Amino acid sequence: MADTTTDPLDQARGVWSDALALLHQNPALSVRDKSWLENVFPEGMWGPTIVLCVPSAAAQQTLQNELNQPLLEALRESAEQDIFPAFKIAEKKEPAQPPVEEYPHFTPAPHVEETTQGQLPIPVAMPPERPNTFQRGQNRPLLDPKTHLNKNATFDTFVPGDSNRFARTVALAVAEGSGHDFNPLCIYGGSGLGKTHLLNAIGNYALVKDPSLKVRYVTSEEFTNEFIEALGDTNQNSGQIKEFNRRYREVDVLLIDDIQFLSGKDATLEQFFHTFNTLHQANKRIVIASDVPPKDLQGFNERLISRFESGLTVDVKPPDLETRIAILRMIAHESNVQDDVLNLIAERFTENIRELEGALNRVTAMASLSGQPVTRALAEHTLQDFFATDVEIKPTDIITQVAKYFYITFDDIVGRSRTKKIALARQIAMYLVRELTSMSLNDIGQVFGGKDHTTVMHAYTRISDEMQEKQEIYNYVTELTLQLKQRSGEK
Ligand SMILES: Nc1ncnc2c1ncn2[C@@H]1O[C@H](COP(=O)(O)OP(=O)(O)OP(=O)(O)O)[C@@H](O)[C@H]1O
Repeated sequence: MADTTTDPLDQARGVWSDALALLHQNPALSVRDKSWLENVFPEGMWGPTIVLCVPSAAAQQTLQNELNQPLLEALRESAEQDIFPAFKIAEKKEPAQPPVEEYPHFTPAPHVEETTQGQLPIPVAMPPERPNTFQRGQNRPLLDPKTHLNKNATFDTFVPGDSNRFARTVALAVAEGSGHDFNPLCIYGGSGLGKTHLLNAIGNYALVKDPSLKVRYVTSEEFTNEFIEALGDTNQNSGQIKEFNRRYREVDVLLIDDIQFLSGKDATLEQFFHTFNTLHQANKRIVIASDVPPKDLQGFNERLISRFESGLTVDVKPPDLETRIAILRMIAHESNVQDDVLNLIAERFTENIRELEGALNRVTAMASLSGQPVTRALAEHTLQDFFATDVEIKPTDIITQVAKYFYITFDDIVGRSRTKKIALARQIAMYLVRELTSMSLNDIGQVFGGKDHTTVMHAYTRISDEMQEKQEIYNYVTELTLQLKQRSGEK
């Protein structure tokens, strides 16, 4: 250790950053072990004691007990003397930090074995992907036409917590190209818990690291539709099938979302099986997201399930209160929303991060339109009616209600007319279906007469934004939501 400063914090930082790098390079530690090192940061160093802040009691126990030996060794090597850690449970003050700059982990030294196997050595220096600030809209979809990746869904905008830490860690390893043992990586969990976000983060990160990679994000529905389109009349269109195969079998990183929707689509499953095998045999990275673990996928044959299970399966769970608050804090960073408001929202919306975001959106929209500050009382008032019931609302009910509200027909909404009034009603209906049901973007597109998922996403983003600026849009959405909640409550 070259650091000669006497400032306790500087000294601790120097020792810890080297120790951390050593720990991440330690081949005896598993990825799960390394995940406990996330969000550990030094507070200071006094004599031979370094005070390390850890995010949870579980992290402290693991570091103290299971990882004590490697930790002591890494500290000794870094400081060139015996250093003893003391732990303190504390949160990091600044917004989510990217792991890339602080911890160059999962970047294996380009050792001989790997290069002799014909793999490219992985560059050690990583270009930072972190935006300067987190602000409203940072999580909004910004789709790349080539890769279909949402450029805003990165590891930097993904807040880690106990519910998703392991998934995030292995996702990062796959993105860095060091997760060779996790192929395929299957991420499963309930709606709105960050699976799509992680898939996109992997793709974005992999491309930052190596822009020459062919990365493709696709939902299983898009895969199905493209396959059916390519099939056409098989004889006449064999060129199209070739093109389809080329599109999918030549990728370096395939990210396939909502795989459960391939259930029962036998021809597409067969096609996917061959795509999977081709990529897997060529050591290309495959990441799959679904709502259930592979073994519970209905309508998938055993050979495909066993291939999925040959990699690594990880889950994402509903985030705990601290993580929910951290997510809200990140989204609301620039809007100066007080902690008591964030706490209120985080306490009320526990199962789905999309709903959490939606609630914050409603509150800030109400405040900006009424020219009031975002207070707890305002948040209470705004949220009391909207999310009071848990009744299921059908997308067709939403379309019917919106049509009635705007004095147009159901067919107008699911049709193609672009007149101003119909286009607005359609976008509001799409927004409401996205917010009040757990349907995927693709499914919503289907209900609206086979529209593309990007159209749905665009509608959702536009209405969310306009609610912040235009009183009338806010009122439409508010009134319609209340009507729908009341109607379904009466049923
Ligand atoms: N840990 C997190 N940090 C920040 N934002 C998150 C996190 N997890 C999820 N989100 C955000 O929550 C929203 C929903 O997440 P996402 O779409 O990835 O969920 P999902 O699990 O794929 O849901 P579904 O199964 O319904 O498609 C997105 O806006 C996403 O960016």
